[in-house]
Amino acid sequence: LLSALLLAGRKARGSTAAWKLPPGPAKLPLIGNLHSLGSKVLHQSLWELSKKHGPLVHLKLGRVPVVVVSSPELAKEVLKTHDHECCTRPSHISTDKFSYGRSDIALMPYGDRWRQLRKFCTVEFFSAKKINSFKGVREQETERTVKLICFHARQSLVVNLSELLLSLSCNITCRTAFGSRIDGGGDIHDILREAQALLTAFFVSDYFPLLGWVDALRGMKARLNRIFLKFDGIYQRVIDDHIDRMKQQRNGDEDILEALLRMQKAGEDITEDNIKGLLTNIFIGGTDTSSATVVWAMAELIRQPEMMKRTQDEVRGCVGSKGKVEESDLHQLHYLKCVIKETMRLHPPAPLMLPRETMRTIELNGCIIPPKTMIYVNAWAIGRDPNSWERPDIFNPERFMHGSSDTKGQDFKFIPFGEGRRICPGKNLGMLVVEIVLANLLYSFNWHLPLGLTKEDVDMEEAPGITVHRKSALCLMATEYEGKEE
Ligand code: HEM
Repeated sequence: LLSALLLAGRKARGSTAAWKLPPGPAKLPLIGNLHSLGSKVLHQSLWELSKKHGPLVHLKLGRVPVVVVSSPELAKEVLKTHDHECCTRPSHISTDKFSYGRSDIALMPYGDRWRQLRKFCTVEFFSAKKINSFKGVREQETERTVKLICFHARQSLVVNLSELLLSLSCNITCRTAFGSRIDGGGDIHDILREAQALLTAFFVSDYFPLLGWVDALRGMKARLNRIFLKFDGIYQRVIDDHIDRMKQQRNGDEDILEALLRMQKAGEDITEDNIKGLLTNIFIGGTDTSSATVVWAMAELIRQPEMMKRTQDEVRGCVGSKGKVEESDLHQLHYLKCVIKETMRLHPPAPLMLPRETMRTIELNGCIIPPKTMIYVNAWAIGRDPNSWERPDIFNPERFMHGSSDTKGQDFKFIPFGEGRRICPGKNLGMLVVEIVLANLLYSFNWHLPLGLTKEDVDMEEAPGITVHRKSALCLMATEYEGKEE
């Protein structure tokens, strides 16, 4: 009776008859396709559906219409041809909360205000000059981590790379954004982890707007509020400190928060919510993505000792005995850059990018997609598409050696940073962090599996999250490279 009523309602509005929707699994009344998602992590479930229904799949998640794109050709349609119609973001309970009601650039709806804020951030934070001004932070923090690993190596202790690299990128991000590390690293990791979990958690009200009370009953709203208040407390503390410090007119490089407060004081149209939302973008966008990439690269290399050696030979050959890799050395490290691209092909840190939403009706692959349809571009599936990549499951950095694809995503078969108006503005910064950290790890140490483990034991399972980490921590043994000066 219920489904007959729903169908009659839809017919009365003429909603389905007017659209030639893409194929997809059968929809159940009310829940639509929520049952079709299976138990795998979301990008893998969506990949399975695309294998069955084709590169353009239509789903209905509760009341939300969704289209999933899984081929480079269709990604190009969405991110280039129809970019102007697909460049806003959908609203979700958790992302709206963390972005201070979509006051940031990652989740703010497309429009004049977003364009203004994005332009401002591109100039103030992501310009080559600004990125270069934080070079010292990246090099010092990397050196500090290398020293920590030396300590482990000398004591023959296992190095938990997942933990150590998350700390490293968290410290780089905090010093870049706030000028200092945040005390109590453990706490901040827990907060980041909980935020990640909530950003991908299922909120009933995202799919059934009238059932918000269910989220309250399940305790989800309280959980979201709790972690939001922790973030907010940290931001407020650092903002207050900065305001005090700025009164003292100190000299030195300006961190991102200082730049924001200076612009606000100078009369720029930047609210406190904008500032906090942007800090969240930098914190969540910048920390997890870089550390996850380095960990995946190390996991791939430990399973392929000859590739590990080739990368180390390149780095050590270029750097010689000077003791560390500096950013000025990176342009010579061609093979290392291919290792990173190949890692991002198989393990894009943001496998579904950030979802987009249609603002107008568009035609894709002969289908008509209505406005307010959520679009997932499955970068993970595109990186494994057998029509684009020979033997896609094999980790082979060589495939990037002759410039066949780059992170500019021109052919849309390699799009770890997205494309179009919403392309990741932190792309150059993120790549730099990954390169300098990986190069130093490979320069300073020889890496082995803990005694008794073989490369077949290296588990490559993914954990759920907006950024994809390994399910289990990567724990390796390090010995110091003898060719470097003390
Ligand atoms: C390895 C590093 C990184 C990867 C793989 C990555 C990936 C992505 C992807 C896939 C998107 C969505 C793009 C789209 O919708 O087309 C994105 C957006 C974004 N990223 Fe990154 N990111 C990285 C590092 C960073 C860093 C370091 C920052 C800032 C410090 C950052 C800030 C942002 C912001 C603010 C957006 C939203 C842009 C908008 O909606 O206009 N990301 N990133």
